[in-house]
Amino acid sequence: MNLSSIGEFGFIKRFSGKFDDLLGPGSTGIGDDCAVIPVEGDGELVVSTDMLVEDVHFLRDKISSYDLGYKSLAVNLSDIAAMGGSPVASFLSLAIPPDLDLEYMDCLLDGYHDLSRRFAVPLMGGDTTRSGEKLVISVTILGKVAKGRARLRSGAQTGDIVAVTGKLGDSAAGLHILLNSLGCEGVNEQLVAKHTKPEPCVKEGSWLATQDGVNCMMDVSDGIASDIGHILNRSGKGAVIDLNGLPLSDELRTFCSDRQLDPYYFATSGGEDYCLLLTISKDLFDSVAKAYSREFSTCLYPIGQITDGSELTWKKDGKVLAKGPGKGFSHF
Ligand SMILES: Nc1ncnc2c1ncn2[C@@H]1O[C@H](COP(=O)(O)OP(=O)(O)OP(=O)(O)O)[C@@H](O)[C@H]1O
Ligand SMILES: Cc1ncc(C[n+]2csc(CCOP(=O)(O)O)c2C)c(N)n1
Ligand SMILES: [Mg+2]
Repeated sequence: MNLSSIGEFGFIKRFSGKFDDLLGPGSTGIGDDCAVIPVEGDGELVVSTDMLVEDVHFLRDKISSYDLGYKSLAVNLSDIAAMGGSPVASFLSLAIPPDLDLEYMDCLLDGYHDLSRRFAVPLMGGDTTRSGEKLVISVTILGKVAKGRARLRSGAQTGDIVAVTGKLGDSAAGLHILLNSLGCEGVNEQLVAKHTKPEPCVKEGSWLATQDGVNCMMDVSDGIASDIGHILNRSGKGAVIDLNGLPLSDELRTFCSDRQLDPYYFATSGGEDYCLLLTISKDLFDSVAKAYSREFSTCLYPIGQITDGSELTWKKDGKVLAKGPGKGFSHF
């Protein structure tokens, strides 16, 4: 048997439960965007780690080393944002092919440093080794959140409105442009930038975690088609998602209609959007959404509703399109 027969999450499931009895009281282990570790006082520590592997997460000749450094930290900050946390420190481990230019790595660290400065999060350690041929970047990130305020994937309640904090699919279209060596001007350039330099929703996540009614959050890394499945599994719920509600950028619509591509494929299955996917109690949705717009001058986009049971239903134009989790990015 190989990994592709059970997939990335099937593999993790084989061993994750074995560690549950070692977890301390109040801790959340494997299965959320970050682990949650209670600490003395009124806070909790949130911790995550994410790798970027050459030719799996990036092609070295399609992303500048500055952007690669920036993105390596951004995708980790996004997991802190998903818990409603504020970043405290990062650790950077690098496996570097020996023939890589020093200037390349200097620029990578510049990108990493610039984003670190924006969120005032110091790099506090890491590890440096030689690799065979491929560059591997692994970041561990620590954050803090007020006790009981971390938003878990298990918190969705029946009737909650499912929402996202940003447009979906731009990053995946940007990757499509890079992989197919399409020209990189105008609309294409904007889509590629969404892929190479994602903006983590750190301020949005920590604000949302202070709001009553925000029951559950995660970040969108594999695409909502599979990411929503994690919320439903952990919460023991179902959902109806309405494709007509998905926020699609004008750039994505133009790009797809010019090439007869399906924008909904990019928006649901492409991944690497790094916006937040959350559920908010129905009664409080309007007030949270209004306050969110005032705070961030942008919308919370409602895309569906949590239901009893465990079924996931996809609707479009008032009709049922499909049932069950859709395909998102999977490593195996
Ligand atoms: N090798 C591993 N050992 C222990 N836990 C793991 C391992 N790989 C993944 N996990 C855990 O499994 C869960 C799902 O992992 P995954 O990498 O998909 O996280 P994610 O937040 O959903 O995605 P992303 O890393 O893209 O943000 C997380 O809680 C993660 O910590
Ligand atoms: C060359 C190349 N091919 C494919 C992709 C797409 N991709 C890679 S990992 C991932 C999900 C998030 O990663 P993880 O789950 O490891 O955090 C996605 C959508 C890419 N970025 N570069
Ligand atoms: Mg995540």
